[in-house]
Amino acid sequence: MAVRVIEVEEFDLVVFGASGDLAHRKLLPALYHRDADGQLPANARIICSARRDYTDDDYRNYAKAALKEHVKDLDDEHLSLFLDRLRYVKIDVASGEGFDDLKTILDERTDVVRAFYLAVGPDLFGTICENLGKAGAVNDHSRVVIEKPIGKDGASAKALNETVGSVFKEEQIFRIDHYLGKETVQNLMALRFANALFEPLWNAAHIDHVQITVAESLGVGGRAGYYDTAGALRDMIQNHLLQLLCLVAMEPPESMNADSVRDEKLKVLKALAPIDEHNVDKMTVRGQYRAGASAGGAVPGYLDELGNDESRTETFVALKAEIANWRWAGVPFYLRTGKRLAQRVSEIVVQFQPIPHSIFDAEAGAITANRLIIRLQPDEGVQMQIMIKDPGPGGMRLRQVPLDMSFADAFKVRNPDAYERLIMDVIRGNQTLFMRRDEVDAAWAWIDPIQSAWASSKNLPKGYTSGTWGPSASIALVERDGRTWTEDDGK
Ligand SMILES: NC(=O)C1=CN([C@@H]2O[C@H](COP(=O)(O)OP(=O)(O)OC[C@H]3O[C@@H](n4cnc5c(N)ncnc54)[C@H](OP(=O)(O)O)[C@@H]3O)[C@@H](O)[C@H]2O)C=CC1
Ligand SMILES: O=C1O[C@H](COP(=O)(O)O)[C@@H](O)[C@H](O)[C@H]1O
Repeated sequence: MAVRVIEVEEFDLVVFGASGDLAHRKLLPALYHRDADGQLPANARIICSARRDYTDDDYRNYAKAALKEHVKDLDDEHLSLFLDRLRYVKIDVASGEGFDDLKTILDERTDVVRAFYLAVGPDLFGTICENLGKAGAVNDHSRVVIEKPIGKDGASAKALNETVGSVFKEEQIFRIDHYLGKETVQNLMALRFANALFEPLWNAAHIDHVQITVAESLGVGGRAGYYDTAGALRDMIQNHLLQLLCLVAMEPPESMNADSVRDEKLKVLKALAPIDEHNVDKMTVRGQYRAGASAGGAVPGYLDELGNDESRTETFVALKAEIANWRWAGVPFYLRTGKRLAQRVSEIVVQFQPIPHSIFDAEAGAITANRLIIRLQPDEGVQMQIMIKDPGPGGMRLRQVPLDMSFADAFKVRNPDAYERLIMDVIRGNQTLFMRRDEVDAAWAWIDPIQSAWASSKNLPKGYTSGTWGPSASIALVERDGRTWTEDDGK
């Protein structure tokens, strides 16, 4: 099946932090793929910057190595066309040195989209914006992309948003949450709003509970320094998992227009029932991985990797969120994320209510309630679990089977990485899949009391062995409600 490509207008994309991990693993490969698929206009330029003393050619060699490592089907002809688009400018954003050189390059053309991607540590976001403003590099065609984390709490997010907002207008600011660019996440909206089937059932009368799991098998690796200041609640729940929760729980927006979608997500965030020092122990579980084993052999614990025995930073969180509105009253949303878990898997499970009455006798066997599983990664797809009769003349015996739709089988095309879609949306000026400032504020308003309740609690994160599903208290969190995490119920 051919991939549909929507051409974007001419642009200059400036990548700050172009020698970092994100640029290496995600941004350069995403831009290469968009170019190879014919989406980039002939004169699109990608201006890369960092502190190191590179020439254009040095950076092209660096980018070539990154692409060789991270792109499977690299094509030599496309590669050399792509590398020709790259320029390099040395900038120390902290001292401000180099912004004039950048401005000189940008001023070669002033009528094209001018996007600044801030792939640097969050402490530099404000400084870069201020320096861009001072250098006169921001014009009406400009956009800025801010990576997460946006602050470490509500107050710091507000301060950052104010600094960025003093240089860029809200419609020029793209707060990226790469989960929103994942194909299956966008498919969640298609599933809900392009099918008549689900909407009548999408409420507390028919749904028992929802589980959202983002499990990683890797540890913190080279990002331990950043991670220890964040932890799983700030790193994953505040943004990715809450955004997924919003997409599951929001009312149908009036259209796919950015503000219509974001207005509905905001209402969900505001309706989240508070978790604070009064209920934090009942509603949340935090853990920290200990030494264990993975497929590759023995792995160290978090504290060993960090080189600090004192850290209380959580590498795992499970929590029970409640949405206080008519649609979702009494329907728990169990959220769970962690590092060094048993498996890398991200999925949303919508567990429907059991049937109200069975007409079958005991011989037919147990009737399992329907379940919709939206698998984000790996093996993207959607599965509906339903009951059918076992084939054959053996009487009425019931069995649960999956109605399965695997994207890899259904569409024989490469599944684009989230960053491909999101970077192109920035150039197109489409903010639908980006967070608005009030969403970020509302998410922090819910997260901050959890964080401070943990900080003042005597309880430490519970240790869990690497390669497991987290502390046993996470199992207890759902079992107390008579439920189980999907991988534990053998269905
Ligand atoms: N890596 C990931 O998977 C993800 C990262 N993010 C976010 O993306 C951002 C970048 O992360 P990541 O790539 O991992 O970080 P890295 O530490 O790997 O890279 C940081 C980059 O910033 C540059 N840099 C540092 N200080 C300066 C300075 N004073 N002036 C100019 N450039 C500077 C470094 O270049 P040099 O030292 O050569 O100057 C390097 O290119 C962060 O905000 C992170 O939270 C978000 C989601 C996932
Ligand atoms: O934003 C982040 O996401 C990654 C997980 O992203 P995925 O697309 O690989 O699922 C996580 O590892 C990282 O800690 C976090 O900052």
